[in-house]
Parts: sequence; structure tokens; C-alpha cells
Amino acid sequence: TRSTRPQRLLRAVQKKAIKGDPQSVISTIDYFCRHSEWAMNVGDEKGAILDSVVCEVSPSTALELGTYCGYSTVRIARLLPPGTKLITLEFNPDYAAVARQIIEYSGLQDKICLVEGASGDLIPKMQELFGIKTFDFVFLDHWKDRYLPDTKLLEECQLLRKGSILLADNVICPGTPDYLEYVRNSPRYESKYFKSHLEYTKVEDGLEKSVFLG
Ligand SMILES: CNc1ncnc2c1ncn2[C@@H]1O[C@H](/C=C/CNC(=O)c2cc(-c3ccc(F)cc3)cc(O)c2O)[C@H](F)[C@H]1O
Ligand SMILES: [Mg+2]
Repeated sequence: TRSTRPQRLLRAVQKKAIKGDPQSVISTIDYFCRHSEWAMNVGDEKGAILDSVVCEVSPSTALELGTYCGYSTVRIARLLPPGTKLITLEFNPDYAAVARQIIEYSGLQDKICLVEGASGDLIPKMQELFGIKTFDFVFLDHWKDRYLPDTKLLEECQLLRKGSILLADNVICPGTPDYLEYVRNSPRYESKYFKSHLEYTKVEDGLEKSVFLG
């Protein structure tokens, strides 16, 4: 049967990227998605904004919701200080399998913990599974209608502390209206929109950065 798009993306990485070089893995995926097949990675333009927020926060604990092929996983992990871990959640086993191989190819497997499962089930288990008290940084890039319920779940599980940063992809396209309304109007968040474009296109999209105020 025909290969899947994530499998073709992985093949491009194995063929063209330099093993152990995260930047070459990132550049290879961006080139493939721009010139061969579009894929829903955060991409290079929004990726630069993601990079700047990760560097600013320099998190000791970080969570990613929605690994997909691991593009943003590699982008985030390559900037993390030594000894810190990025936990990334993915419930599609086929995507998780591709992501594991892309993460391994980049050489960042020691900074990343890919957990197969649904965010709704795993978020309440973060303390018991990983001894995580709170997250300094959360990147939301999974199903868009799950951003709000999972943010409320993070609050309920007391996994956010004063100053925790939420960074959400696609708040314009495909859009996350209920999430945006919440973080922009809740007194418990200070929110800021970073205008950009949908990955590999000229369509408007952007990232919303929200600080939890406790
Ligand atoms: C619900 N809990 C989950 N737990 C663990 N893994 C999950 C969960 N939910 C999904 N996943 C996992 O997270 C990923 C889901 C990514 C979804 N992303 C998008 O839809 C998305 C879409 C576009 C887009 C824009 C314009 C257009 F014309 C077409 C597409 C652009 C983007 O940047 C996106 O991120 C993965 F697929 C799924 O298994
Ligand atoms: Mg996205």
C-alpha cells in the first residue's frame, strides 16, 4: 500500500539530513514541506517565534501536546538547557513511530520523552509518571478544540504555576476561538498574539503566548 505523508517526510530526513544534527533535520523537513508535500508542522516562520519564546523562558520542565512527526519537538528540545526534559504527547501510534525515528535521527532522544496516549488521560498522571510538579512551558499544537479543555485540565491538576507560559499554534488558522476568548479574557492570564503565517503559505496565522498569573 502507498506510504503515508509522515513516512515520506521521514524518508526525506533519513536521505537528506545529517544524523545527529537537529538543524539539518529541521531544514530538511521545511524544504520537503515547501517543495514536495505540505504538512502541518509549525514551520520555519512560526518556528522562529517558538524558538525565541523557548529561549526566553529557558524552561526546566516543558510539555508539548500533539507530537505529529516531531518537527516542533526537535525545534524545542535543541534549545533546552542540559538536564531538562521535554515531554511530548501523541495518541496516533503511526505518527508516534515516525516521530520517534525523527527524534532519534536528530540525536535529541535524551532530552525528549515521547508518551503515546491522549492528553486528557496523561495530563492527570504527570506527577505520578514523571514526578513533574509544574510545567514552565507548554506548547499546544494538537486538535484545536482540545486546547481549552486541556488548559483547564492543566489548571485543575495544578500543573501551572505563577509565570508558566502557554504557547498555542494555529489560533487563527484553523483557529481556536474558544481558547483565545478564554486566555484573552480570563483574569488568570496575560495574553499576547504573535502575528505570522500558516506554515509554508501566505495565509495569516499566529501564535498566542499566555502567562498564567496564578
Ligand atoms: C486530544 N488529545 C490528544 N492527545 C494526544 N495527541 C493528540 C491529541 N489530539 C491530537 N493529537 C495528535 O496531535 C496531532 C494533531 C494536530 C492537529 N493540528 C492541526 O489540525 C493543524 C492543522 C493545520 C491546517 C491549517 C490549514 C489547513 F488548510 C489544513 C490544516 C495547521 C496546523 O499547524 C495544525 O497544527 C496529531 F495529528 C494527532 O494524532
Ligand atoms: Mg499547528
